[in-house]
Amino acid sequence: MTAPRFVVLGPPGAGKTTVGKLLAERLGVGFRDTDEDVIATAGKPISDIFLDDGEPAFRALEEEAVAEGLKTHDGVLALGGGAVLSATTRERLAGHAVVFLNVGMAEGVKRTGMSSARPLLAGVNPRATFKSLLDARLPLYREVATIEVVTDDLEPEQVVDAVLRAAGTTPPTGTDGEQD
Ligand SMILES: Nc1ncnc2c1ncn2[C@@H]1O[C@H](COP(=O)(O)OP(=O)(O)OP(=O)(O)O)[C@@H](O)[C@H]1O
Ligand SMILES: O=C(O)C1=C[C@@H](O)[C@@H](O)[C@H](O)C1
Ligand SMILES: [Mg+2]
Repeated sequence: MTAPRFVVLGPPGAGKTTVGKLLAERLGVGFRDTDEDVIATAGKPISDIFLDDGEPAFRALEEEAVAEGLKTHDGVLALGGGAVLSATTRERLAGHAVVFLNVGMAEGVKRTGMSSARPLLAGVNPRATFKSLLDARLPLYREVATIEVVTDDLEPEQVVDAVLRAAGTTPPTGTDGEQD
């Protein structure tokens, strides 16, 4: 049976895409991002899906994209930040190697900026939105995660090192050796 080597999740700006790609490179496997799969299926950007069709329509597409990725992708699979809101998705994640990239409000808002590409954070007060999003989702990320890495003070390559260390895999290259 095919299963991703790692599933990567966490709030917007946690680095799922950035770190997921680096992790895949390090392991010599493919990278897939369910946000990209949803964009391809819908034929339009996520912000347009939210605007034209509403969040529930986006979540339904996302649930399908995650199910498909878990069944067919054997590399690193990054999920959208809100994928864990689906109880069905949380059940489907059981038994997988799931990496929760955590990031606090200040750093998360700094990394995501005011980008309209993230419709949930595009309102007037991204800090408050980010905080309520974190409060609601932290228990859900932790429910499914087998590994948690706090990324606030780490460069993306260091996050990869931390993931591989936590998974019991010695990082083949990266920043570890240079720092100690
Ligand atoms: N550990 C890190 N240190 C500094 N900057 C980072 C780190 N991880 C990611 N970034 C930067 O933060 C921004 C958001 O990263 P990224 O797009 O990978 O987040 P994401 O978790 O995929 O977000 P989304 O849920 O919106 O898809 C990018 O500009 C990226 O370069
Ligand atoms: O945190 C969220 O709910 C989201 C995160 C992004 O990855 C996208 O999936 C979308 O913008 C929604
Ligand atoms: Mg992303």
